[in-house]
Amino acid sequence: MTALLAARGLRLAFGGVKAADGVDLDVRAGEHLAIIGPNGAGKTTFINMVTGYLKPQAGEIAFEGRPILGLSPRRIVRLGIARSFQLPQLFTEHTVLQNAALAVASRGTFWSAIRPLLDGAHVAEASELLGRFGLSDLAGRRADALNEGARKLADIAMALALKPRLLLMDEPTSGVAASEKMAIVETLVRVLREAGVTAVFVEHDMDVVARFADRVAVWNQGRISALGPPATILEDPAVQRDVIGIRVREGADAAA
Ligand SMILES: Nc1ncnc2c1ncn2[C@@H]1O[C@H](COP(=O)(O)OP(=O)(O)OP(=O)(O)O)[C@@H](O)[C@H]1O
Repeated sequence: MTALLAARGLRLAFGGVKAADGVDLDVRAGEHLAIIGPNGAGKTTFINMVTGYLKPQAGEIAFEGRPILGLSPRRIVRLGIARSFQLPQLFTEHTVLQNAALAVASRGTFWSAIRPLLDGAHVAEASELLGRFGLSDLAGRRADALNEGARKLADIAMALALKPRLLLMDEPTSGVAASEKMAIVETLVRVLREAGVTAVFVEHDMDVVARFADRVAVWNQGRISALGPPATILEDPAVQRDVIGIRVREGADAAA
């Protein structure tokens, strides 16, 4: 079976820092793949390379069997790959519904994108999309008045408005209060599964990874050091030492 996304031999160094040092990864259609690893391991760099924000110095990336390296981020979106960022990219002075309508409109031509709020079809689609994310009650609220969990969901709803087949998410739960984290992820996973969207997400919370990932890829110094189902990977002593141990220590330091 052809992988939905196939990355081969990706290399990218910033000076002496090897952010990608020979990354090979197949993402299977329909799966939810978690990327874990210590700070600076190259996780965001991978997302940036797949989405056209960074160009590797060597390697290949194919989406549905078609090479995408060197294409612009906008072109890559049009082929069916969307992303969300660690910090949500919302227009803060606009309402949640206006943000979603803008995202729906951005699928169209330049002209439809600059007058999206006049178009009832965009608003209707945006409204339906927000409903799927449980955000209908917040549709009229300004984006800067949302709590972090709702802001993250709204940001991901905007990415989904682009109708991707693959969605890459950089730390979808970072900054979300522990008490609401699982509910946010449950909503997110339900919507993605219903839409049949393949997902790759960078995640530091191992409870989220254990519960929602089909497979886990471990990043270490620009390379994938382990890849497999969560039950295997999260029990791997090297992963516990190099990745999970670091998180536990950081938590302890923060609490001290
Ligand atoms: N545009 C850039 N210019 C210079 N160095 C960069 C750039 N982007 C990333 N790096 C460096 O490359 C390395 C990998 O960074 P990256 O952001 O991919 O790590 P990460 O695994 O996502 O880390 P974190 O978990 O902290 O987000 C880091 O040392 C980082 O400082």
